[in-house]
Amino acid sequence: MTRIGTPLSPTATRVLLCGCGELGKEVVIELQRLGVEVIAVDRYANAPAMQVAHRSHVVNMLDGVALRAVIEAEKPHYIVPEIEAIATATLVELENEGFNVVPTARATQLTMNREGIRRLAAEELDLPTSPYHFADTFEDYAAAVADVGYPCVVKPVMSSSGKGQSLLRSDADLRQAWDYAQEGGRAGKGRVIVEGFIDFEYEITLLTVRHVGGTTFLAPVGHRQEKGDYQESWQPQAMSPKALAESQRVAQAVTDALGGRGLFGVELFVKGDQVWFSEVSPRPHDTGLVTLISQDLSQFALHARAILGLPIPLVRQFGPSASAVILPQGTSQQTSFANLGAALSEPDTAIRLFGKPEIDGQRRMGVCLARDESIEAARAKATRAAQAVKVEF
Ligand SMILES: Nc1ncnc2c1ncn2[C@@H]1O[C@H](COP(=O)(O)OP(=O)(O)OP(=O)(O)O)[C@@H](O)[C@H]1O
Ligand SMILES: NCC(=O)N[C@@H]1O[C@H](COP(=O)([O-])[O-])[C@@H](O)[C@H]1O
Ligand SMILES: [Mg+2]
Repeated sequence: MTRIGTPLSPTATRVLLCGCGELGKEVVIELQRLGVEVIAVDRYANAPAMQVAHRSHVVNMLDGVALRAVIEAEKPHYIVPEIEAIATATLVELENEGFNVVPTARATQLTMNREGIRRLAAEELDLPTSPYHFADTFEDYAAAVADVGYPCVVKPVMSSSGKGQSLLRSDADLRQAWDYAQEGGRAGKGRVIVEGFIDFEYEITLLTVRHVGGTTFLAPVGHRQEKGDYQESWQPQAMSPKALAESQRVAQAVTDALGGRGLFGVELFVKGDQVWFSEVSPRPHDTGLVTLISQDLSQFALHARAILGLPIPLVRQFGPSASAVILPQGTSQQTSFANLGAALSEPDTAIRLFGKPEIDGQRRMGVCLARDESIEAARAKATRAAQAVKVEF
């Protein structure tokens, strides 16, 4: 039975969010709507979710001692990881000491490192994945590439949003891809995964909620990535009944193995009726931003309900919808966004500006959302809106 107290009083239900980007910001807004007291933690000040939380702390979340200190001081009822780069061994210890980590500390630990989740999915659960090898040295990596064959994909075992990822087509790409993977890993130099390239027809995120009443699959989200980073997403992605059933089987197996309560983003490649597991986020997914316009309960609202043990009797999908990113390149601490009137001039459009305090290079700063009669029309409308936004540095 869920009881929610008064924020900032002794009865408060406290959630501590580790990671405060655009995804966490929407989770915080949903928790605030339910009267939860929210403490936001990230590595830099004024992060998006900090701007809507009750209070915040700037902490290096890869530093287990620092992370433990803030959690022990705040005594949250729920610890909600929002990014992968966290001292997950400390989360495991805290969970053993009685803290509640969402969905589970083991899930955050397995998904922080591509090796953990890949071995679980392919070797323990026997789910279909691309062929793969792990390598620590250039020599082992070259041998792995020779074994997997071209084209193949190399990624640091610890990275996200495509950082450090390359597609290799021939031996000529070997050195550069290795160097980029060594630079792009969030924990610095280290191990890489070499994956066989899957020549998929389309890829989806199957948003899956583990909640008090069981497991709910949302309508599949299709998406388009460039250099491993999401550009646009749409819902629902049309799929054959067999491919959908297989996707749900894979998502059920992997989310059951990770356990706990919360929303997961299960990334899958699809060709005909064939489905390959790619990876999973034990938290809301960037491509799932489309649910801010496509459903009555967004992935963020569903995460909040699942965490708090509230029921999810039905998720209503409103029809063909899309998201398109605002992904400028520049350097500024006072970015502004103009021409918003034009961006929002069409019916059934919306925008989220994340409020990130700084840009230095390319950074996702916002997203445009649209609904229409068809997926094609919704995608075109969301992209028109995103392109209309003029970013000034
Ligand atoms: N083995 C593969 N075969 C074909 N395409 C791939 C493969 N691996 C990755 N990709 C492409 O690159 C994209 C990003 O890969 P992946 O999800 O592993 O990276 P990531 O850094 O974890 O990104 P994110 O954090 O956004 O999920 C995939 O969505 C897909 O489009
Ligand atoms: N693919 C994972 C993803 O999209 N995560 C989202 O991006 C933020 C980091 O953004 P930043 O790199 O601009 O700080 C994270 O905090 C999360 O909201
Ligand atoms: Mg991914």
